[in-house]
Amino acid sequence: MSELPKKEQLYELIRANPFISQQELADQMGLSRSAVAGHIASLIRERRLLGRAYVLPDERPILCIGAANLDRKLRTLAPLQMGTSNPAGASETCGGVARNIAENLARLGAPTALLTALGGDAASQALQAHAEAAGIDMSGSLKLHGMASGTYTAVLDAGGEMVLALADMALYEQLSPAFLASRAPQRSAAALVAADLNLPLDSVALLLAEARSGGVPLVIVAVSQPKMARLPLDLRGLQLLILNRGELETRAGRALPTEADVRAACLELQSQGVQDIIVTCGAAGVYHTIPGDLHWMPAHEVDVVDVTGAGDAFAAAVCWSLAQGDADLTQACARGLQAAALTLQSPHTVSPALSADAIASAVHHAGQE
Ligand SMILES: Nc1ncnc2c1ncn2[C@@H]1O[C@H](COP(=O)(O)OP(=O)(O)O)[C@@H](O)[C@H]1O
Ligand SMILES: O=c1[nH]cc([C@@H]2O[C@H](COP(=O)(O)O)[C@@H](O)[C@H]2O)c(=O)[nH]1
Repeated sequence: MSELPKKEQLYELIRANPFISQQELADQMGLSRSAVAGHIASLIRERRLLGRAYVLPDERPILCIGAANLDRKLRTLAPLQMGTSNPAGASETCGGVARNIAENLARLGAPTALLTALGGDAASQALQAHAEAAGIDMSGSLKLHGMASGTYTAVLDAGGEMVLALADMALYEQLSPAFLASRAPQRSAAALVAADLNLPLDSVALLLAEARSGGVPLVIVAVSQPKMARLPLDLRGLQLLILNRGELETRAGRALPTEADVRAACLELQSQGVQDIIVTCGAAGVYHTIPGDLHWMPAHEVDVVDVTGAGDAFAAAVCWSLAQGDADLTQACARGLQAAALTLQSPHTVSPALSADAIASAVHHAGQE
């Protein structure tokens, strides 16, 4: 009689984390390991479980950890006037840095998983359905039924320039070290972890500590200048930090107007433990570190339709390149610049034109500049 609820609880735990061990299930449910084994055998007989989630090395996913937001854009129809009601056009899309990266990776054909927090509202359901339709494994994500999804609301003026944006992302405080610990098996099965700085500081510190002790390679992608406060001081263990110039200035605590200033700031960060850094500089291009120095790569010249998501497409293509075992950062940035250019020419946050073939056509001029 009492067996059914326990079995269902166990099933939900396995659905949330297909990599969970029998011992972890036993500990979390207060059952003996043999009782857990019995329930699992019964679920397998019922074909509700098809086997354990072991994966072969070449199928290891890239795991993105961070935000999946509902993005709202409001664009005024005439020059913006403060302190009054402005006629505007509104649009809504799926966003969030980690989610955007995951969708780009899925379009590139990489096995991709996303660890995020979703609420119980219609927006959360839409975010989950959209991600699953793109082929992103959402099974490890946290469901918080009483909460609303994260939202990002940007006000653009009539020319399309962002006037201000508001980030309501309290939900991601729940992506705590304890939550990440509960997803340790899924994380350790990944080819690469790409985490955004929507995560709480302690959670970022946990990912760094694990990467430091020989875990999965870790890439951190910055989100905004205020959220640079979530990047720990100790960066040992971090393979790559991707951030824009303004975010680097926030970390350095000073303006960085010249290349020499950017180089000095990158060397400081490397002395704090990060192996490599990519500094994106908008329409101009990107710097990436090489031993003791920086390498500059200009951005593609394109007719910009919408800048949203260009930085995330860049980061995704870089992670994709690294996860294929190609450690060449110049090559990774060439792929990133190509992905960003495709995104800029699309009104969508993630360009439908993105594919592995579209990136493969990116030529890299390493050593010729
Ligand atoms: N106006 C633009 N023209 C050409 N490329 C751009 C433009 N804006 C962004 N990019 C591309 O997108 C990348 C990321 O943009 P950037 O503004 O530096 O970061 P973020 O959007 O993450 O703040 C750049 O490195 C560049 O390749
Ligand atoms: O604090 C945050 N602000 C903004 C984002 C996300 O960043 C993307 C916009 O980035 P950009 O305009 O820089 O491309 C949006 O999808 C938005 O949801 C985020 O994850 N966290």
